[in-house]
Formats: sequence, C-alpha cells, structure tokens
Amino acid sequence: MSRIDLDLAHAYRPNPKEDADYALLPLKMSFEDGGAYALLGPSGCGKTTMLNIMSGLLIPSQGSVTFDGRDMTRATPQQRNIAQVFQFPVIYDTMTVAENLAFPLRNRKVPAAQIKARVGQIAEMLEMSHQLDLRAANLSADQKQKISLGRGLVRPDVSAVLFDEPLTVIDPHLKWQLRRKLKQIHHELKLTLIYVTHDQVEALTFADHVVVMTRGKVVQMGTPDALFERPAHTFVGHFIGSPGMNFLPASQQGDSLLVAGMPLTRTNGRGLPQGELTLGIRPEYLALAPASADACLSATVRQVQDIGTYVLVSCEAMGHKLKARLAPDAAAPAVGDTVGLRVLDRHTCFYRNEELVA
Ligand SMILES: Nc1ncnc2c1ncn2[C@@H]1O[C@H](COP(=O)(O)OP(=O)(O)OP(=O)(O)O)[C@@H](O)[C@H]1O
Repeated sequence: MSRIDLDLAHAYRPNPKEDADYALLPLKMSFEDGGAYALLGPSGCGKTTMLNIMSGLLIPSQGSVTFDGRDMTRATPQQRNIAQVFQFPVIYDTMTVAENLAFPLRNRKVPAAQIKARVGQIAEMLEMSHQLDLRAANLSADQKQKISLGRGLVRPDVSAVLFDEPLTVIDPHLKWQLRRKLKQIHHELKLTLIYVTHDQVEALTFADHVVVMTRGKVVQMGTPDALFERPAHTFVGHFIGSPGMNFLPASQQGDSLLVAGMPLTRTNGRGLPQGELTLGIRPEYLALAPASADACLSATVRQVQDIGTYVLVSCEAMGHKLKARLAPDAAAPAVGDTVGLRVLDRHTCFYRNEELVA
C-alpha cells in the first residue's frame, strides 16, 4: 500500500485558458496509506478523471502523481500495482467463482496454499463461500459484481483499490448491505480504498474521508462529520444532507448583524467580517420559536410533512424559503402559522464568495 500525492490539473482539450476548459482545476491533495476515501460529486465534476489519473489510465496534462514520494505520473497501471473495480462486472464467465477470485493472485505467481487461504477469506467476507464452485456464468448480475469486488480486494500487496460507482448494478437492498460490508472489509484488510460515487449516502457510509467535487474543483476533503457540521463551501452545505443546508443573505454592519434585511444581534461575538455574507444553517439545527421570541426571524409555515423519522417544516421568511427538521414527537406548527426561526446558533456557518469564513 502507498500514500498517494496529487499535485496536478487536467484538461482534455489543448491550451486550456479558462476554468471551464479544465476537467480538473489545479489541486494538491494526499490519500494516506490504508485510508477509506470517497470521491463525491454530481455527474461531470471530474471524479472519474481523478480516478483514472491515479490508476494510470490517464496522464494529467499538468503536474505529477507520486506514490510514497516516487514519481508515478507516467507509470502504467501494472507498474503502479493498482486494483480497479468498475460499474459493471469484469469476470470470466467460464471460470468458477473461486477461479475468478484466484486469478489476480495466480497472475502474480502467489503460492497455491496462500491463494486458497486468501480466496477463502475474501469469499467469507463477501458471503460467497457457498458459491465458490459455481460457474460465474450461472450467477445473477449482483453476484457477478460481488465477484468483481472480491477480485479487486483479493491482492494484499496492492498500492490501492479504486472503485468507480461499483454498486450501480446492485439491487437496492443488497446495495445497502454491501456498503456496510465494504466498510467492515476495509477495517479488516486495511487496504487503501478510493471509491467514486455521486450518491452521498454511499460516500458517507463507506468513507472515513470524503472528497467533495464540483465543476472540476475539490471544494472540501473531510470526515463525514466535518462535511455535515462545517461545510467549507456552500456547495457542500447544499449537496450533503437531506434536505441540504438553508442559506440566507446576511450583512455585518458595525456591531449589528442583519439577516435577510432584519437586524438580529448587536454584538459580533463570532468575529464576522464586515459586509455582505451568506448565512447557512442545516434544517436539523433550525429551531422554531414563538413568533415574538428575541433574535429570531419571523416566518410563515407553508408546509408540514411527516417523513416518518422526522417532520419537515417548510417556511418562508422575507421571501426566502427555509426548511426545519423536527423530531417526530416535537410539537409541529400548522400551515399558515407565524413562527420565529432561530437562525443564529453555534452551528450556523457564514460564507463569503461561497467559502466558509466563520
Ligand atoms: N475522454 C474525454 N474527452 C473529453 N472530455 C472528457 C473526457 N472524459 C471526460 N470528459 C469531460 O470532463 C469532465 C469531467 O468528466 P468525468 O467523467 O471525470 O466526471 P465524473 O464526475 O466522473 O462524471 P460521471 O459521474 O458522469 O462519470 C466532463 O465535463 C466530461 O464531459
């Protein structure tokens, strides 16, 4: 296994001039040895480009890739010793499950006894021990993709295992089980795993560190907790969470903070910079108060939805839409009620030019 350092940019077109010409804007980041990472972002944000640059399928148009300090920018996937799992199964239909799992080890001339032990271990982890002697051709698409996952994980000596949306073809129930399973496997095998997905639940359940990307830019790399509590960029606040963060225009003027044009405090204990800001507060932290409560924004309740595990209250304040998530047993307001919204709380974040400032 290796620590992987990227210091690069990539444009598919020659002579890139503006940001939009880059599939990956200049970035500098490290993947630590033995970590479980997810690359998360919407379609087209550059996840696969980054993964292919790490695996050696693509050479970056600028900069370098190093493994444990060694320059690997132009090394082939074989030289990098990387295992890759794709969206669709890559297996041999004519072989049995055991032969498929053993294949990457046989290729490396691993002794037969070690192959048997490792194949047994991986099959057990993926709950495929009872299928080892079955021909892959006779298995369902789900089961075939499990073999692909197993083949990716079977070699203990790889620099890293890269997964590109590996659960796309998996049935939703099994998907849920496999996400957890992969996390468990990571703890047991201690391999460096890098997992591409556009699904936040998949990223947050699997990874210890999530790299959030948008429009070719890495906007935050952090633990699932950090992405939730302190989104470094408004995109992270909006993209992570269900529903995403609420945003309101704010302005610090002297010692007075205006939110959506309303003066809410006359102190600046948070050390906010003067001038225009964007206030962000997650629906989980947006508390409702009586309409007359101090330091609250007055709002009208537009919708109350019982989602089962929580109640979602949609409000409108000064023309801005906000959502609050209440506990299922909390007293919910009625549609049309006027309520106070406590938008200032220790969880409130402030942004300028989309970047977190306080
Ligand atoms: N071979 C290519 N030639 C030219 N442009 C490309 C090529 N591959 C990707 N791109 C462009 O680079 C950008 C990033 O694509 P990339 O596939 O890395 O994104 P992604 O986040 O993996 O998206 P998806 O989830 O849809 O695969 C996109 O604008 C895409 O159109």
